[in-house]
Amino acid sequence: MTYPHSDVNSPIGHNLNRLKKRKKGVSLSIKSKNFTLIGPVKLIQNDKLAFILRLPIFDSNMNFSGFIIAISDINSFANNLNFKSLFYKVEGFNPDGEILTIFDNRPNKSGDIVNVFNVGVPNGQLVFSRSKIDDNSFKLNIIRGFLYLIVGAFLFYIYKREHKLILKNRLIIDSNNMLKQVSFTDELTKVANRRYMNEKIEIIFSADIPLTHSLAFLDIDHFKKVNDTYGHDAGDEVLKIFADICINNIRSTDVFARWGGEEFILFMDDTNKDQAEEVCLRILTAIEQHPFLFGDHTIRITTSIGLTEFSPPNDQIEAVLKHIDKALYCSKKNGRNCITIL
Ligand SMILES: Nc1nc2c(ncn2[C@@H]2O[C@H](COP(=O)(O)OP(=O)(O)OP(=O)(O)O)[C@@H](O)[C@H]2O)c(=O)[nH]1
Repeated sequence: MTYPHSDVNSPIGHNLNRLKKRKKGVSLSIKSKNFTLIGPVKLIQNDKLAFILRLPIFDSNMNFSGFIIAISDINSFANNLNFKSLFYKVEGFNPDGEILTIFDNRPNKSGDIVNVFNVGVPNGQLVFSRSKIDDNSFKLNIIRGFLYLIVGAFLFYIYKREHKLILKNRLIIDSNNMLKQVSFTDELTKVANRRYMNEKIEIIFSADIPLTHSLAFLDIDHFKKVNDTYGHDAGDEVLKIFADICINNIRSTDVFARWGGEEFILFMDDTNKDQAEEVCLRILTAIEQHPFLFGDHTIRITTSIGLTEFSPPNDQIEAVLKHIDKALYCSKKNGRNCITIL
């Protein structure tokens, strides 16, 4: 994306991490979480000299997610420094390890430098040097102040522009995260939904890591009776508490999702069927013992569970889902409130 938008601007899309020459500046920026002023450098786009300001951006977990990049117009910047009676050179030292000339109007380019002073910029430095000897120090101090002012104004301008872009970018990232969160969350129980579980299962089955995982299919027993006896709102409340109890009995690496209606699926990462049975038994007992309160009523429920273990890539998704469905059916057939392992 380029900003401001224009027909002649387009991103060149190179990967900064892959450019060896840029690696130092890139990692400095990410490490310091501060912007880095690079330059002057020749632009890949048009061979013109420019200052490049890179601002690292991070997501809400502070993971690096890319750079916002501002590019200056050095020609107009340099022309603003053009004092007719003074001959001087401005060089930039940047974290990529390069020193390049920004501006040089000295008639004798190889002549002796008589004054040098530095201006620090984020993660870098600018060097100003003068070669004419007959200027008085008062004039030099004015120039020095003027140059500081220009660099300051330049940085301020870029900072303001970057700040606007950061806010815009944060807004986009936040709303993307929110949309993602919403599209993967079950509205009633606030646990993951079927879409999320399907994606998770697909990722697990496509991973080429020889681990054994377990998948459990949980179904609340006689749930229709809850709705019929206490009403749909009571049923909703039971579903919410049921999901909370399950979440509280699993590890953070496991995934618990509402599959639909009163059916839930539990994925247990790196867990064989014996370990998974313990988890399921814990859930089964917690549900059985929990008094589900709704108004003046205490509702007692139980759950049936079908369980299986699998090891991608040997096992196929469809077969595993069929297995837990069959196992759940056996639990229902065997009187409910029990676990069947297939
Ligand atoms: N309150 C509420 N009920 C739901 C929701 N989704 C599905 N149901 C109800 O869940 C009930 C499921 O009933 P059944 O499939 O017959 O299963 P069951 O009564 O639990 O019987 P078994 O599974 O055989 O033990 C139906 O009455 C659905 O209307 C929901 O979001 N909220």
